[in-house]
Amino acid sequence: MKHPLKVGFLQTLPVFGDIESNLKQVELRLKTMNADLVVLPELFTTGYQFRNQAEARDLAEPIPDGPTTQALVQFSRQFNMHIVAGLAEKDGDILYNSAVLTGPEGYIGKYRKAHIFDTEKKIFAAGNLPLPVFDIGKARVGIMICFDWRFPETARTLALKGADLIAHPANLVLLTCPQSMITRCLENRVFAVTADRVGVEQRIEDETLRFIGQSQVVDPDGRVIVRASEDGEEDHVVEIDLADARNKSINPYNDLIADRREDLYKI
Ligand SMILES: NC(=O)CCCC(N)=O
Repeated sequence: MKHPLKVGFLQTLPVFGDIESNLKQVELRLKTMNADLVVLPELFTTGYQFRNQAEARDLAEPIPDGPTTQALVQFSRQFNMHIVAGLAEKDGDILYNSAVLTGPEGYIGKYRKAHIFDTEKKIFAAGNLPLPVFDIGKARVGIMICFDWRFPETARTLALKGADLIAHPANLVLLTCPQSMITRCLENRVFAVTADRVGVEQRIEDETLRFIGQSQVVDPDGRVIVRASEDGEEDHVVEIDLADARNKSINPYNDLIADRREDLYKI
């Protein structure tokens, strides 16, 4: 039985700190997309390179009452789509590098990046929420954010929790992620939608960040269905069949989940 889903990503070039403009640009592009689920990059409305925690706090927002999440709810309703997007979250005095899921029915849930990368540790607290899988009816959507990919337990946990597809907002600066996500999909037989940004940020002396783009959709056989360029603002939508992810067999004798040897996976 087929389980079709139209999934897409926006590859963006945000203007640092200009939440309103970044939201407007995304709205104009989402309007043109015929998709069930669209993934937006990490920190898509603020940009990435905060000079200090005070600057990040000024730009971070409560979830779900802040303007970015409320705008995403409105976009989901207006364009009849689910959206996963990354944003800076403020919860009292604590800042998280978070992602939200919204749909035509409104705000659905959030995730806080568990594996904080490099100098992000000066800004954000490590996430304190479970690795999430949301059932949106047509699909079971797991969420991880950027550097979470480097820890194989993340994708594996989402797959074991029943994710058909991993929505992966990112701000990639290391070249290794796009090819590595092929393995994450192969070893778990899931789809992954990585939405990255492009451009350069050099707001901190002696720290120039070049974002690698290459947003992509990868299937459970490790095939790259579509990969964006390294430097373009691009929107892509592809139709996938989630039945490919729900079938964990790779031949009549091997089932990727049933064959796991948890009795041996002990340290
Ligand atoms: N924003 C990030 O978590 C970057 C992680 C390193 C990478 N994969 O580029």
